Amino acid sequence: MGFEASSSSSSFLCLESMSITFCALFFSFTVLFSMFSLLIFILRLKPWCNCDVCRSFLTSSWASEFDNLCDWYTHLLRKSPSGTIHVHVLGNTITSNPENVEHMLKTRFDNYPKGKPFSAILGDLLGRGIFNVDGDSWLFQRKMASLELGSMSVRSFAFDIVTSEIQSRLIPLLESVADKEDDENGGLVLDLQDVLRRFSFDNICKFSFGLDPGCLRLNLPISDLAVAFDLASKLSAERAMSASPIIWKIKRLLNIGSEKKLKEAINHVNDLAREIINQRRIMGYSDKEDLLSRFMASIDDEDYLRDIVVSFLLAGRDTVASALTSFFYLVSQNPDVERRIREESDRVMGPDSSRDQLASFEEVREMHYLHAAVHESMRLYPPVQFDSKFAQEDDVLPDGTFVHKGTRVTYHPYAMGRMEPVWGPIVLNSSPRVPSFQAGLRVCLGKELALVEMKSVAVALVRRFDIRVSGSNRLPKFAPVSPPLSEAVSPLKYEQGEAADIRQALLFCDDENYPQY
Ligand code: HEM
Repeated sequence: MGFEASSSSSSFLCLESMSITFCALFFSFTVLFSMFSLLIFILRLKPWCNCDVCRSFLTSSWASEFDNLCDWYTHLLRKSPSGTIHVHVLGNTITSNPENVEHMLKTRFDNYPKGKPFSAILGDLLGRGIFNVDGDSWLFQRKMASLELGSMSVRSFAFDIVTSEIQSRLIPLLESVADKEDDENGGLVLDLQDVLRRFSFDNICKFSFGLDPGCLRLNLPISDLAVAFDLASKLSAERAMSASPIIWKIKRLLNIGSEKKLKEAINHVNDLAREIINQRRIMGYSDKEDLLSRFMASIDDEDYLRDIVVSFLLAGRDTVASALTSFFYLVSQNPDVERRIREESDRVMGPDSSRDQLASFEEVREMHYLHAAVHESMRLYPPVQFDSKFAQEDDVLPDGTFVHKGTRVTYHPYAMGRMEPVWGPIVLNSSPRVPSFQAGLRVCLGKELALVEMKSVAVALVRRFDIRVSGSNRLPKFAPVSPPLSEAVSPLKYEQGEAADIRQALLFCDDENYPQY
């Protein structure tokens, strides 16, 4: 016993001293990395630099005027006569000029791939999935996914999933809170953004691989997959904020800090994804309608299947949740728009339709005012606020901006949606003027599915509830969005007579609702 005790105590001491040594080492690495990052930043920041951002940084009271980067860039882009600015310290050319956007996303699409810097950042999480590749690999997945997502059977499969999630979980959850009193604070309050993230995760998982994580059942702990996926996405995104990619690459090599956590989270996502694929193989997939089963019919490679599935999770989760959160925020500030959505739904669904009834697929598509209102909220709060490409060769943009080979070029839907001369009096959702779903050859493949999902949720909740923002009345800061280019025109075309209706929906955007520049 004595021996055992002594043995265990010495091994305890040994472990402790090892962990102290490790902590000291880790601390030194962290300090070293921070100094290294700072050095790189200083070397790249040229005090004599005359680029738009450095000038504004050094001369104006930007920090007191803008509390987020998107508003600051919007301010700079609005001031630029060409609608293009340069951020030399980041090697980034940012544009809100629709001709430039069309040039990058359509006319010279081949010269503006996602590029290696982007695929390196997301490579560990997304692998060879559609989001992360260019060239033939992208084209192959694009063709395959467009065939699947464009088919009526997939659309009605997706619609059934959404309708059942609204009916069996979302509405009951909101009903359980509506009109109830809390002992201390009065009315019960829900974090709608959290609810909508759970909702969209359940939907995209059911759609992508026929699995129900049940995230919207609030009494259950959030699924392992959702937690691991969230952490992996967050840490991958943080790589983009390093002063230089060398920093996260060295951390990854040494398997320390955030890179160690990222590796663990990705391993967890991989294990769960492989388990799902194996189960699907065992259960058989030929009679199943989910995307994974459809892809399994033509792809054997397990890693490739995993990459495709994870890309769809990323595509369809936060985008939809963020767009819906902004929508309800704006509707709550605009009771007139809320009233008109209710009137339209009564008209389309019939005067006798009960409040409990959900709109059918055809009815949702007939609600033009709702369609305009959803787009309007995405114009103001695009889920994807900006998106970058990397020039493969030297080029000149239509506004005369020279682009060196290798330069990062970013188009900025958030800024574009706040410039009336850019988006014009009526917003068409498929134009380089309001690229919430991107535009051109790589326009979002889930656009139609996302719109039907969002409109179904919007009309179901607006008909049943008055949703109001509780507490501080601040604008959501980084809610998401963006729409596509000319050939991807929405099936809903606005008639002349509808312009007035749409214009009304556009009143979401009156200048009182967001900061003046
Ligand atoms: C409001 C919701 C959504 C918004 C605002 C949105 C926006 C976008 C944007 C901006 C891109 C381009 C990203 C880039 O290339 O860097 C994109 C691509 C894509 N989206 Fe969406 N998306 C939404 C919902 C969805 C949904 C629900 C799905 C799937 C069911 C989906 C599937 C895809 C796919 C597969 C791509 C890659 C297309 C390609 O690279 O060729 N999206 N989306």
